[in-house]
Amino acid sequence: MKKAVHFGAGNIGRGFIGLLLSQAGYEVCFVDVNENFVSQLKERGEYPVTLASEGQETVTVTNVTALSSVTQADEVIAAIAEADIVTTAVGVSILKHIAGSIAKGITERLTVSSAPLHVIACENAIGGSAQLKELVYAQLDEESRTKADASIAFPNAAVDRIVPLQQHEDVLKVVVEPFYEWVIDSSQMISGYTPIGGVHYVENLDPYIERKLFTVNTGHCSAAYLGFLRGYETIQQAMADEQLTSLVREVLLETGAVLVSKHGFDQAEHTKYIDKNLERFRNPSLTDEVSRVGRSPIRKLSPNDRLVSPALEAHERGLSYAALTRSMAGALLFNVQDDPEAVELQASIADIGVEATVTKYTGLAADHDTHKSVMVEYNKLK
Ligand SMILES: NC(=O)C1=CN([C@@H]2O[C@H](COP(=O)(O)OP(=O)(O)OC[C@H]3O[C@@H](n4cnc5c(N)ncnc54)[C@H](O)[C@@H]3O)[C@@H](O)[C@H]2O)C=CC1
Ligand SMILES: O=P(O)(O)OC[C@H]1O[C@](O)(CO)[C@@H](O)[C@@H]1O
Repeated sequence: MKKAVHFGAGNIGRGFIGLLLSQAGYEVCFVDVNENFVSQLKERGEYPVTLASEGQETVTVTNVTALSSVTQADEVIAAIAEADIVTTAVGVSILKHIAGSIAKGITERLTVSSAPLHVIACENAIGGSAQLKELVYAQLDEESRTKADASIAFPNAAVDRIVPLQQHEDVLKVVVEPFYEWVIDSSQMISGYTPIGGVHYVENLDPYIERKLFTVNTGHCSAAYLGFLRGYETIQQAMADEQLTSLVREVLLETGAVLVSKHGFDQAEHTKYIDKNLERFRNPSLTDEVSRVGRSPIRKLSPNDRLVSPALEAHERGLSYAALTRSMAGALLFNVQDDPEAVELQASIADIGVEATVTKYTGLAADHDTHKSVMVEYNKLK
């Protein structure tokens, strides 16, 4: 049986990537720091995934096992050495913590095999696999790098499935929305690969990852930040608020204008894509916490993420970005006590003020029009 090693047995790991890999015939070896997930996955060898729709159908993901990132480092290295694919869903900021074991696994693999290996970061980030490759290569010696160039590929990917925080008796159970989209850059794959069922392989990933990140993620975090300010706990409550929904739509019309101008998407098609995603956010069969969707506001305010990047693209194209800066202002007011990045952001505002904090985390200079717009929106929301 083909072997997959997947880092991150969390919501996306179990609810999406692990499910598709298992259904494609792989034995899936999860690697996680969460000992509860690891022991249960190893012991049971399977877990349930329930689709959040009327039918509430449940599938059982089989042929799974797990290793602990913490106590089984050597076994993880050995698993990578004999893997047919390595995937991750740990959070883009966590990639630096797993790069070492992937580098060691690749080094060991290259001494015994020249079989091709795809390493695919399934994270909400532009160029996630390229970022992982850089982190891994930095830990390979010259000889291994040369060998890796011939048989190890790091194709970028876009992953989309809303998987909220889970609270079930069974810690392995995951409730997910029916929709999913996993797009992989086929131009970065090693020829002769066996496609994974359910995955879209596209020659140029950029339009897809930007359309997804600047529509699904931008809209979602906007709903979370505006919802937080109105005291809503869940996205479902926020999206039931007509006025809030129209503000979220305004943001997606701005990113839509950028995507149509930059990638040539058909306007009518894109409007349908926007409406479909607003429906996905509403999904009454899910309970999606505002705190999850808005989590890590520093990451979400960073220059290449879902708010600043499209706003700068809009600015360059002479397109509107006021609603995007309103969402950035919302992130600056996302004062969630158990979110370390939210705490750091509030501390920065208290320490160096809002203007300097905006520049510090978004990279927008105080004299840049977008920075000024953030301040206007911040003072309005405050
Ligand atoms: N939840 C969602 O709706 C979606 C999430 N994503 C992306 O998927 C990635 C994972 O997100 P979620 O599954 O929601 O998060 P999660 O928190 O449910 O899962 C992350 C998992 O990584 C594990 N982990 C942390 N450090 C680790 C390490 N050093 N080694 C091994 N495992 C480690 C955690 O224990 C956790 O089980 C993120 O990049 C996220 O942006 C993408 C699309 C949808
Ligand atoms: O995982 P992140 O980037 O913190 O944000 C969660 C995002 O993942 C999503 O499923 C969209 O990919 C939504 O849940 C949300 O926009």
